[in-house]
Amino acid sequence: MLSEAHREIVKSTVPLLETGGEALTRHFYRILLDEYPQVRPLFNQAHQHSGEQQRALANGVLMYAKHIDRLDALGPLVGQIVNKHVSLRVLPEHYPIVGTCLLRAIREVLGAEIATDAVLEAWGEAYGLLAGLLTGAEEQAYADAAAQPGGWRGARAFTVSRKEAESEEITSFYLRPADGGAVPDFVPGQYIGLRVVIDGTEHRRNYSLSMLGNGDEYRISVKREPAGQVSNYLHDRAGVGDTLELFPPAGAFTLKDSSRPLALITAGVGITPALSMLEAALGSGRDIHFIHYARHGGAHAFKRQIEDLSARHEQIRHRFCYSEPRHDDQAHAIGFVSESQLAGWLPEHRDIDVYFVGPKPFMSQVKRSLSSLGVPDTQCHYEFFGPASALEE
Ligand SMILES: NC(=O)C1=CN([C@@H]2O[C@H](COP(=O)(O)OP(=O)(O)OC[C@H]3O[C@@H](n4cnc5c(N)ncnc54)[C@H](O)[C@@H]3O)[C@@H](O)[C@H]2O)C=CC1
Repeated sequence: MLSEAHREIVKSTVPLLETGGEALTRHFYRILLDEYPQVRPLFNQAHQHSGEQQRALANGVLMYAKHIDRLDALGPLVGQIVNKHVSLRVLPEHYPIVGTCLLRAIREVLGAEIATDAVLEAWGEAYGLLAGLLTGAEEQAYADAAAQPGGWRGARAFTVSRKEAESEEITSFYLRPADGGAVPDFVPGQYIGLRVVIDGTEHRRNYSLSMLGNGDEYRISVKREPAGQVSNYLHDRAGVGDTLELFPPAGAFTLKDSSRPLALITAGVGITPALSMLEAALGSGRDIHFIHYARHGGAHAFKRQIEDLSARHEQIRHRFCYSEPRHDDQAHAIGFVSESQLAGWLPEHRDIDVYFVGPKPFMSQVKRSLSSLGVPDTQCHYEFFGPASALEE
């Protein structure tokens, strides 16, 4: 428990973090990644370049400082962070490194006059408390994953057993344990962590599991990103018979039990977690509205599979919309997602469960639309892939 005096000091730094949080975290990451190469694989360099990682950490630090009196008010943020950490295998020994860099960044960016010894001491204590909270929850998750039938802890070697193009830019990889053992089930919507060494450099990534568990293998479906080191490696160099290392499934964006109609609204490669959710929901008999947004037919993955499924299951209503259609493309609509379009495609009564995933501006638009259409907030679920951050209103 943090002392009253330390809590007050941490809270007094909130205005500084609100204005200067990003400068601080940019500096923090520079120190961390330059001086501690052992933690580099935990960070996707693309998120550093885009500034997303810095914004996410600045937001996390700010939320933490604001809620230091009542950490339970942080809501789902802690769970999201724990899941992301677990899937990348963050370990207790990483925390002191981050703590040292954070305190150094606070001192060097704010200056010794503002970041006095008392401020650093209070933040040191506060960080220690947070680190304890996270490492405890993460160890619990590691133990739970290992205790499941077929479960494991740490990296496990998997062999690529099949590789299938799903669109011009998305390819599926079927992965079987190299030890011939079973794999645990996962909750639809979860992702795995993948560890690869490319030309001597280790990288770790999360990929949504795009097929329901069958006890023997997992499937991930990866979009080739123009500058993506790992996605290009997987597309171009990882072939059938090759080995990849996986960390066990994790993730809190999961399909909850319910008998209400379900809407899965996805864009681009955001379709992947919705595929396992769709498969799982079929057995429940509930109505399913599968709504997908892609740039054009060439980028539209899993179209035939969803069409086949909806031809066989009356409960599925499948719609798709293209933002940059090619001349021979046929879609139910053209353009970006809009409130009026969703109003027409969702059931008239709004007592439905909605799960949505895609690029951030897409999700902001879906969130706003669902809110004005009267879908209860507690029934709207979404996830960012990448550093946790807030959907701007
Ligand atoms: N489990 C998860 O949380 C996962 C999340 N994702 C996320 O899904 C996103 C998918 O991106 P891409 O495949 O690259 O998409 P994309 O660039 O191919 O775009 C797909 C569609 O998104 C919509 N869209 C794009 N920009 C928009 C805007 N400004 N406003 C409204 N709609 C817009 C359009 O309808 C477009 O056709 C990524 O951000 C990725 O991080 C992907 C996989 C899993």
